[in-house]
Amino acid sequence: MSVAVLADPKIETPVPVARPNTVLSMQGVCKGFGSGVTRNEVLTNINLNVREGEFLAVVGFSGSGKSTFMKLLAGLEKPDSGDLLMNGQPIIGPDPQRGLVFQNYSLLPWLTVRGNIALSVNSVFKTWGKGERRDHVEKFIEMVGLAHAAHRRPHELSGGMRQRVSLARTLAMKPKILLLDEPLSALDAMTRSVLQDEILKIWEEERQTCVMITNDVDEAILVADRIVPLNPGPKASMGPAFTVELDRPRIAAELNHNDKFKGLRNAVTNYLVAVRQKSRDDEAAVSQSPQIELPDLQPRSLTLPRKAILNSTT
Ligand SMILES: Nc1ncnc2c1ncn2[C@@H]1O[C@H](COP(=O)(O)OP(=O)(O)OP(=O)(O)O)[C@@H](O)[C@H]1O
Repeated sequence: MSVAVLADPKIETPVPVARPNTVLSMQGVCKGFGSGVTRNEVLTNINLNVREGEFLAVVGFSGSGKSTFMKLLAGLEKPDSGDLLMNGQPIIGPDPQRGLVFQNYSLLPWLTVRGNIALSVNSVFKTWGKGERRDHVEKFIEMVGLAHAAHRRPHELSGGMRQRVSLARTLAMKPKILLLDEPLSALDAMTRSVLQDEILKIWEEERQTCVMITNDVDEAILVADRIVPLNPGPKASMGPAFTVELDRPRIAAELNHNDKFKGLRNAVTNYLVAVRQKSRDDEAAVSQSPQIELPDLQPRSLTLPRKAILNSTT
């Protein structure tokens, strides 16, 4: 596939040195699973600084290690080597300051929309009065447009509604950093576009630092200040960062006619297509090179009776 680059988007190489306003920092981070011959090196030498208030999108192909990357940031996985810091302090486990929204909503099935959100609010804001907590829960139910469904349980909701509850539940905990792991990937195009607008609106109001994983380049350009590709694994590494120089607020329908948008989309897509091709070529080269020498054996006919095979001398 060849795609013309219409504009010349600014490309910057990842800077391994943390800047003063860096809130999240990964320096030389490596992560793999298993041991011995079954060892799978997933991420290699990941260097990334996320600035305060920045919306960063990480794009990559399926299986490249995006969720592993996000679990490291969330503190759900530990790096094998390298430094993983939040405000200069090592990330050693999950923390309500880093709120994670998964692609599968993980709501408690026996609680209503209100109950699911209240559970998180009550666990984080223990010192608040009952009324204050209740108002806070209602504010976030309203924010994601679910006031009419606040009494329903997850099985009575559509996929898009469940995803909203999941988003509201995380936002209501007021995390300093919002980690979104493909939060919209399971949704249809219409619902996805509505929720993209909602995430953007909330982010523009709150200006939390936000890291979002997505496999959709258009979505990344719509929401992000910077886009960082995750090169295909195994041993996935970070590609060069693409700065999104588009004014906000951004309207998805208008962006399609914007030359800067089209140029950036082509540049990111071209990059991803090129690294995937290289990865496939590398894989093919490895599989073509003879690694195992097979013994020189003659096959025996299985049509012979069993006894004949056993007595055969050839
Ligand atoms: N806990 C684990 N134990 C062993 N292997 C794992 C574990 N978690 C992830 N992996 C492996 O790491 C690789 C990357 O997985 P990961 O889920 O991070 O990719 P991804 O880019 O998020 O994929 P997708 O887009 O399909 O969700 C895969 O080969 C997966 O099998």
